[in-house]
Amino acid sequence: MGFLDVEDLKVHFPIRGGLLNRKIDAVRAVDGVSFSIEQGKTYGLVGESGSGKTTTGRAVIGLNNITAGKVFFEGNDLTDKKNKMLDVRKDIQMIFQDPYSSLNPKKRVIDIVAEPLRNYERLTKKEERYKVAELLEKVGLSPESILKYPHEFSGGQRQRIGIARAIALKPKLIIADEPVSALDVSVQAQVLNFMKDIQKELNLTYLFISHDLGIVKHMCDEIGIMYKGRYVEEGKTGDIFTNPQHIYTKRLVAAIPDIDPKNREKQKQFREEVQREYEESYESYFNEEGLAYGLKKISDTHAVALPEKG
Ligand SMILES: Nc1ncnc2c1ncn2[C@@H]1O[C@H](COP(=O)(O)OP(=O)(O)OP(=O)(O)O)[C@@H](O)[C@H]1O
Repeated sequence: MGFLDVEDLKVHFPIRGGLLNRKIDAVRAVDGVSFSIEQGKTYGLVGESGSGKTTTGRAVIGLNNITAGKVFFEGNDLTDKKNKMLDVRKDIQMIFQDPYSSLNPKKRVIDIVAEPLRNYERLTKKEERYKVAELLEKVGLSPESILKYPHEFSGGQRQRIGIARAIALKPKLIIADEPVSALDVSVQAQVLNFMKDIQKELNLTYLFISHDLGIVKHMCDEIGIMYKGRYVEEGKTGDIFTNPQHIYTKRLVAAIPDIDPKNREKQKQFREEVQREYEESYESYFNEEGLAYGLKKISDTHAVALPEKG
């Protein structure tokens, strides 16, 4: 059993209708997703908007009800109601996409960062102030910031406040949902590198959600690629980028712009080849509903959704 094991996770949202507002169908936001993360590593969930990444992350931390499947954290089954009392919420924290809306604008930084501490630790006012100042220093903000409000900070600084709040309880796992996509490109690298630094320092494990393959390449050890609630491919980051197997992954990889002008012609050719393959062999990758087939292992570290031969 690993550090975090997600087994055949399904999260379906009911669609209601008719006179009695009964369930008439369901959005299969996550439809049979499995992955494992080793402690201290970064695992990326990638896919276009609506593929089910956020729903997966929220289900792991208990913010979405699970329709089926299991989530084990350090061997504890988080989906077992008897385990509701386990103090794992303390060990798993989330960083949200938008630092502008995820921090309460009416609260001072001290109240934002101290919120998790107030829920779990009984500190005196003095101890709390000291702890928050220490956390702010850790994320590169001046301890004098504690009395300021979120609007007094830039986007990158606000995300650092969100990170200070997330690490306040010394969590083991952080679910980072598009942590830099609301930030200017110039600030994105700073925040990402900072996340890598504190990962080493605090031995954090990340479940890193992003639609940006370039960022995922920079951050993640392994990645899972989602399409319409299912995995199309999973593997070590290097393998996925050098040897993508599924046509959806190939299209994502082909779409990453190459900044080196020397590679532009090569990349254009690759893009055309991928597009041809997509048009010619769509049905070997997707079923009649346009959903990916089940994942099959092609090596110990790489699995892809292709139909079984024959
Ligand atoms: N509470 C909900 N009720 C109904 N449908 C939902 C709910 N939350 C998400 N969905 C649907 O589930 C699907 C997956 O959404 P999700 O937000 O997980 O995707 P995503 O890959 O994270 O995309 P994005 O990057 O846009 O957030 C979408 O079709 C979405 O509309």
